[in-house]
Amino acid sequence: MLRADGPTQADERPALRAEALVKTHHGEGAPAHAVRGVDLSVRRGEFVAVTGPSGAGKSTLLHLLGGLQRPDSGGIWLDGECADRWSEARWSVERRKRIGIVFQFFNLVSNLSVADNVELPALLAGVPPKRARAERTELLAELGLTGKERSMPGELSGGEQQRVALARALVNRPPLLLADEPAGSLDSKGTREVMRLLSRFHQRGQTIVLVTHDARLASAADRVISFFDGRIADDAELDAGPPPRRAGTSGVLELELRD
Ligand SMILES: Nc1ncnc2c1ncn2[C@@H]1O[C@H](COP(=O)(O)OP(=O)(O)OP(=O)(O)O)[C@@H](O)[C@H]1O
Repeated sequence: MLRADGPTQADERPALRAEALVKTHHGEGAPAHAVRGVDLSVRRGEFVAVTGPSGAGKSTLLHLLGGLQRPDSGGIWLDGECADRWSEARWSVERRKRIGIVFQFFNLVSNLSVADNVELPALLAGVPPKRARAERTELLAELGLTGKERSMPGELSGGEQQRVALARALVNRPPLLLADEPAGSLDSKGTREVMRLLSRFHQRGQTIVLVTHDARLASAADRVISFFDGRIADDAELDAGPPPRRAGTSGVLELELRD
């Protein structure tokens, strides 16, 4: 694995860039102009919160950035690589390897145990089972879910399911995490745990784009984007914390899970 000792061109490329993104949903009613021309650049290791009223288009933006929906126009670059022509299959591979996604609705596999739900993306990505198990154990412990490994998703509370979904999104240590309301159904203790986990991953160099209504979660970010009516209404850097640790240049962050 490559490891950069000083700034390189690769490091300077934004982890994520979007240019003139447009997406209109055509449902039953009038077309919904969810994203109306968004330019966005997210640096490696940056933690960006996207806030805004319900219906502003935040989730749609996140879906576009993760390749779950296609823009009507505009472009997306990941680590400087243009994703416009990527097939669905290619996006799936990238989501397995370098983009962790956690949704508002947990999307856990209902007939798999908690352990299997978390390990599955690692195994699909070719991680040896022993390592997948170790990652899973550690993440579940960090999220306060030790002892729930054998439970099925339906036996967990909403908050617990949400944390399992977060563990699953993080198990491959993706350099980029896209999170849509990851603490949406958590109480304040659960929200604090998620916040701590996101902050810890951020400090280790992970790039995070977080959609949230929760001001506490947003306050953990380096930068807060206010989204309104399909556009970026405001884009503000928050007070900078300590710089994130260096990341490798191979597209895989060299994170150490233990502090
Ligand atoms: N699949 C879809 N089909 C039709 N309209 C959609 C679809 N998805 C979203 N929309 C509409 O697009 C607009 C933006 O929705 P989006 O979910 O992106 O907003 P949001 O800011 O994430 O809202 P919330 O905070 O409530 O989750 C809304 O008017 C919504 O009704």
